[in-house]
Amino acid sequence: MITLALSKGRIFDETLPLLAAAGIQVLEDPETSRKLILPTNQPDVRVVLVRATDVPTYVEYGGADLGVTGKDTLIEHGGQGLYQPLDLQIAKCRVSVAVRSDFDYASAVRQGSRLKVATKYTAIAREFFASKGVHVDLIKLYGSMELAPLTGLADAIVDLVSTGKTLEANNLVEVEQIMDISSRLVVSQAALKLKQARIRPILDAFSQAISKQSVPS
Ligand SMILES: Nc1ncnc2c1ncn2[C@@H]1O[C@H](COP(=O)(O)OP(=O)(O)OP(=O)(O)O)[C@@H](O)[C@H]1O
Ligand SMILES: O=P(O)(O)OC[C@H]1O[C@H](OP(=O)(O)OP(=O)(O)O)[C@H](O)[C@@H]1O
Repeated sequence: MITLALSKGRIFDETLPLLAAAGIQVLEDPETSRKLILPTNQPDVRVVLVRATDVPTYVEYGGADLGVTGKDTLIEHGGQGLYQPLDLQIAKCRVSVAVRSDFDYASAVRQGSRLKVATKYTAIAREFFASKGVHVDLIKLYGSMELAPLTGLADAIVDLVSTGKTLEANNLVEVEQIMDISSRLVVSQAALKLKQARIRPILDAFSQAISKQSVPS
């Protein structure tokens, strides 16, 4: 049996066409089913639904053989025990620093002020501010990061930005782009050794589907 870990929402939705290219169709819709293990049209392939941040952990410890996870999540996890063969070019966004529109970030940095930064992405934020030589107090949050500067919890946030609409709706402005993000296919190193014959064709089909998508028509 091959087990693929996906999270509900954009990762699931955007992985479906790649699975289709590998001849795999998921037989139930996670938005209507309460099941966490979804069968596919391939009797030896199943999908397990986990929190986005748990995908690397499932694959690392053998709860799944493969998984699809954002580069952001992968960096925070550390990536140990995981082979990352493919950038799937899906769920594209960026990790950025944002502040209230009335906060003068540039001069705070120039003056060497200590910044309070709220984020779910503490590893990425720590590394980024350390590389700039900016002293920060990191405040770990698990969601609704945009609220932190509005309530005085933090001076800045490090969060994902795509269209910028969430920042705009909350009167925040993007002041630094830290890195571009897309999702990766991760494979457990153990599964790659033990189930090579079944996993390799799936990797090849994904890889072909991605290269077709990126060729301009
Ligand atoms: N607005 C967005 N546009 C494009 N990609 C995004 C966007 N937001 C998140 N992503 C990518 O999709 C991944 C999954 O995001 P999703 O919102 O489904 O889970 P989450 O709510 O961040 O995770 P968790 O449920 O574990 O807290 C992120 O890790 C990121 O790589
Ligand atoms: O720049 P934008 O296009 O507005 O996208 C950015 C938002 O997208 C993500 O949230 P999402 O909508 O996935 O909600 P959730 O992660 O809080 O569930 C992310 O946490 C940002 O808040």
